[in-house]
Amino acid sequence: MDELHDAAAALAKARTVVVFTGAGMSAESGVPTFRDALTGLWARYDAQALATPQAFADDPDLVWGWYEWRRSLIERVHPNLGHEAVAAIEDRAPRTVVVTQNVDDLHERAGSRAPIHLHGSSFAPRCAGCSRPAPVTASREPEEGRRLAPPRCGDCGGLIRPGVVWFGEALPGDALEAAVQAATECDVLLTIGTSGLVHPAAEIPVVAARFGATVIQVNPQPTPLDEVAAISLHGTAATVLPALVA
Ligand SMILES: CC(C)NC(=O)[C@H](Cc1c[nH]c2ccccc12)NC(=O)[C@H](CCCC/N=C(/NCCC(=O)O)S[C@H]1O[C@H](COP(=O)(O)OP(=O)(O)OC[C@H]2O[C@@H](n3cnc4c(N)ncnc43)[C@H](O)[C@@H]2O)[C@@H](O)[C@H]1O)NC(=O)OCc1ccccc1
Ligand SMILES: [Zn+2]
Repeated sequence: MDELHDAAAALAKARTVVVFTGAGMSAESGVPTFRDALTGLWARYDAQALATPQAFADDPDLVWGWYEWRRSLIERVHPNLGHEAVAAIEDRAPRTVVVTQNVDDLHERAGSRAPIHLHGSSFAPRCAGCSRPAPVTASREPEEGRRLAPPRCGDCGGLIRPGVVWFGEALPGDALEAAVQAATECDVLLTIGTSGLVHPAAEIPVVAARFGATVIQVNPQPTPLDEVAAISLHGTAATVLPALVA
């Protein structure tokens, strides 16, 4: 497949690389994606009923229980060969910035230095009232779909919420700014395992292309990002990425 060869050549000579990842990056580790037909979280749960401030206001135990179930799942799985290849790219290219939409910590566990989490993390709970960071307690491994009362804030008594960005909430300004900055400066942007449907994150590869970067997509399926990808490698993260850095 000469596309793989062309992609490897572009990556090898790049000075600044952005690696932009979505749920597909962690799929082969056993973390469900969102939109995949049967296995995707949104195929089994209603995003509006679980990943919005209104959902948490209406039923905090349902939402907290769901995020604690997802956190316990993440704690039980491991980074895959794709995550390890991303960490290898960081060691090779003079400057690499990892930008992820994922709330898991698999990039960090694979050795990535400081991935930018555009949509927050499952390991950064805070008070919904005063925003004071809350301690990350050992997960009580709730069964799937079970309600769990959120802990209370030690300062104001408010409910503790997951440290993720819900639909309708603004992304962390510093993270978004750093991601856009890196996209305007990179030679190569790798977009891996994202459907490119959630905004403003999905604009990052578009910005990179607009500033002249070579966009390389890794995804078994076509996505709207096909438009800006110079090379689309139709395979999985854990199979294509090791071949790309071999
Ligand atoms: C759904 C979409 C239409 N809606 C949005 O984008 C909304 C609204 C919106 C804003 N601007 C717009 C412009 C146009 C249209 C809509 C909007 N955006 C927002 O609400 C954002 C916030 C969005 C963030 C939401 N939070 C998440 N996550 C954290 C929580 C949680 O995780 O529970 S989004 C969540 O879903 C997204 C899922 O997308 P993907 O990661 O791409 O995953 P998906 O399952 O879709 O696809 C997986 C892909 O992988 C591939 N794949 C599968 N297996 C593999 C494999 N093995 N290897 C490789 N690839 C693989 C598949 O083929 C597939 O293509 C991720 O971003 C993930 O983080 N906030 C905001 O706009 O605030 C305003 C504002 C501004 C200022 C002040 C106040 C308010
Ligand atoms: Zn508080």
